[in-house]
Amino acid sequence: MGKSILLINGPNLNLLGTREPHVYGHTTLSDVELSSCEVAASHGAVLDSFQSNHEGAIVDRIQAARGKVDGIIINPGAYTHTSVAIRDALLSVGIPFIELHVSNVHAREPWRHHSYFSDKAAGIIVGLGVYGYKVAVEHVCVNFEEKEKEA
Ligand SMILES: O=C(O)[C@]1(O)C=C(c2cccc(Sc3ccccc3)c2)[C@@H](O)[C@H](O)C1
Repeated sequence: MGKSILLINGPNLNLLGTREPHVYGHTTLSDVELSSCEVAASHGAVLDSFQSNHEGAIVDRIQAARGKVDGIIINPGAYTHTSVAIRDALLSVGIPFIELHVSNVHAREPWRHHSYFSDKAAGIIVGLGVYGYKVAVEHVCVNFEEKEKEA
């Protein structure tokens, strides 16, 4: 069957590539999602993408992945620094996840240096631009365990 991966992008990342290219680059989120899908497929895995500007919708999508997904790659955007709810959802479903940030949050404003996710992440990719998504997908494909899926 192959591994199943869920890629989640948080608020404002639907605008990726359209503004502040000096920080986030020119690649659009659609480009990122398509290339991530292609990288997963090259490893015999399937990747589903989800983007929302709404915290509860992200929580709902994580809950829906329980028993169906081997790994989550999440760029929580601004929710990185605020969302206990998304942290709790990730912990409640017991799916290992990679936390990803396009920018180097540790070289930006001090309030971006704290994440509600990092201490529980299987890995953290920061500051590699959108290339980080390729690295994350490759890592999940090669290193995460494939689980028995719920019907
Ligand atoms: O670097 C990231 O990927 C990050 O997760 C992404 C963020 C972010 C914030 C606002 C907008 C965007 S994407 C964007 C950037 C410029 C214009 C439009 C959208 C990302 C930040 O909130 C986080 O602190 C860092």
